[in-house]
Amino acid sequence: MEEQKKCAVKRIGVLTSGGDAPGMNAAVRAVVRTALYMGIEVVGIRRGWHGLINGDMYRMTAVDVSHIINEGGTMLYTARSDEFRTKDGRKKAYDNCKLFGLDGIVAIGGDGTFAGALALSTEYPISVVGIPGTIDNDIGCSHYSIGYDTAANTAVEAIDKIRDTMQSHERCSVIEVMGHRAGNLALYVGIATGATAVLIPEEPWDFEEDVAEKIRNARLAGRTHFMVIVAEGAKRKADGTLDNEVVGNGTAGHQVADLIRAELGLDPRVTVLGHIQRGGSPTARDRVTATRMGYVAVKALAEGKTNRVVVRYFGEIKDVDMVEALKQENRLDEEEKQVLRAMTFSF
Ligand SMILES: Nc1ncnc2c1ncn2[C@@H]1O[C@H](COP(=O)(O)OP(=O)(O)O)[C@@H](O)[C@H]1O
Ligand SMILES: O=P(O)(O)OC[C@H]1O[C@](O)(COP(=O)(O)O)[C@@H](O)[C@@H]1O
Ligand SMILES: [Mg+2]
Repeated sequence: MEEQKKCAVKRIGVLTSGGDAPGMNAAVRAVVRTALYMGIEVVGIRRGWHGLINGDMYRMTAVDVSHIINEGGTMLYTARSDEFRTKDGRKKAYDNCKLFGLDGIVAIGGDGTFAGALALSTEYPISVVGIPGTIDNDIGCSHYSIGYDTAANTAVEAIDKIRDTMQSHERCSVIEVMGHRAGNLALYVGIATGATAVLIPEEPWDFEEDVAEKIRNARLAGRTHFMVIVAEGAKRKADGTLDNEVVGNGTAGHQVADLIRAELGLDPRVTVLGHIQRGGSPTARDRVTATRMGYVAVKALAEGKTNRVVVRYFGEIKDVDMVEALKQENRLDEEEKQVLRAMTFSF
């Protein structure tokens, strides 16, 4: 078979890095199975770049990846490595690439993971391919990143439950979803749950315009429960300037709730969905996307390519240049923004 022809690439490594995302396991599985299918050996690198620096690696077989397509998290563990940001750290990592005989690495993670891969391949002769895996869906070069669909569905399921009790008690609810720098998840989940208002990091919010007015109008239209979705990195606009104070660890939602209490006299309940959004069995969409991306990543390495990122471009899964890919900033879906504006407008 054409794809199984002998190629110069004999052994590749695979790692997961940055925040974990449901579907990472499916991607690891696809990398391993595709490589073995093509006659390439696979080395699993534990704990992302940290594991490459420390030689925390082992040869993987098809058995290692059986029964993981349905599992959340990552069987390879994940980590954030400050040492890899240094030249010394990357030198140690490359020494291990040589020791373990790696011709290439598939790095599954976010933009930081890709920046690390590019730094390594720029300094040393090692091929790298990235696969987008983050629940934030904030990889500018790709229309989709693994884990987003599962995280969104987890959030929607939880928010629907919160709505039941809010509706019964005629209460206001503030729900904080993940996204320290990206509002993609909040926007999407806001549309799916019929939120009263949605606050995102990209657009600093004004209490009167973005929250109070929407709740007030909803009340005037007869509604007695309100659902405000806040991305964890959403910041308040202060006197026309930005409030630069970093809002994280659950404080964004509480900040909004405090204002609702003080200004509107309601008694809001805050729910921080937190890491629950990162866990759970991946949806069919995440499993299939991860599998297709893993396949394309190994194929790219087998064809002798380097510095590539596997992306979803509309319906297509393909590999693109990593340098160009990293230049592309995350964008929010303009149409989703317009739709949300229409849906949260009160008549
Ligand atoms: N500019 C960089 N140079 C080298 N390594 C980097 C760089 N940026 C990120 N990394 C490595 O990638 C890891 C994951 O990046 P991070 O931004 O935390 O997550 P994500 O990949 O999900 O965006 C970091 O802990 C670091 O080891
Ligand atoms: O795992 P931690 O350190 O709690 O990180 C939380 C952050 O990780 C994410 O889930 C994913 O972010 P990254 O892609 O940058 O890793 C964010 O939504 C969230 O703000
Ligand atoms: Mg990131």
